[in-house]
Amino acid sequence: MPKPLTFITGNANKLREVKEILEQSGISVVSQNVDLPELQGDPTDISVEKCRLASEQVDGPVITEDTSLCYNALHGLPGPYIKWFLKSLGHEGLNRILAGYEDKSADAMCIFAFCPGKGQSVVPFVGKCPGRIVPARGPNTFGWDPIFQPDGFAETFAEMGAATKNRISHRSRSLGMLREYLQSHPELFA
Ligand SMILES: O=P(O)(O)OP(=O)(O)OP(=O)(O)OC[C@H]1O[C@@H](n2cnc3c(O)ncnc32)[C@H](O)[C@@H]1O
Ligand SMILES: [Mg+2]
Repeated sequence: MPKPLTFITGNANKLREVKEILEQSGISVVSQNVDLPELQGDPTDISVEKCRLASEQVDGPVITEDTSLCYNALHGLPGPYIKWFLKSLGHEGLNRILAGYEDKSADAMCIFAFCPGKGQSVVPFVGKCPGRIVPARGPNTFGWDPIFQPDGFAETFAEMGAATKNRISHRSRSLGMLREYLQSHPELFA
């Protein structure tokens, strides 16, 4: 049996989706809530540094995750700052900041980062789901799900079932890459 991966997050919804997705492939996940500082700047740099800090606090292989919502009209912003934009502006404000732009398209982006142990290098996995920002529809359960409608679907993330979201989401794409990496490097968490 491989060791469980420790997922450092304070977000219960993220943890639920990660367990739903990874446990299908027999990878077990335990979680720990360590409040880690998050750098500012490029989303991949933020993720790698966050995971490095996490690896110093946990014994064994660790994963962290960062989610960004990148508006194309705003050249990728709010991006990694979406948590604070959502908190301050709400769903309505997140629509209103696009009022001056025709282009409502956005990428949901998730970056898992994996570190096999203290002092070892961190590997990031970038998963994207293209879509657009719409007025809120569906249950207000998880973050900005009600205002994100993925391309090719008539429903927002909040309106679609968990199974559909998990099949196409930014998070499942990033986790797919992480899973392949772990399966081809079993020695890293054996
Ligand atoms: O402890 P960590 O893992 O950092 O959890 P967090 O809640 O601080 O999360 P982030 O720093 O990645 O900030 C991302 C923001 O986007 C929200 N979010 C993340 N994934 C989402 C998803 O799949 N759908 C909707 N909202 C999401 C989340 O609730 C935050 O407000
Ligand atoms: Mg966070």
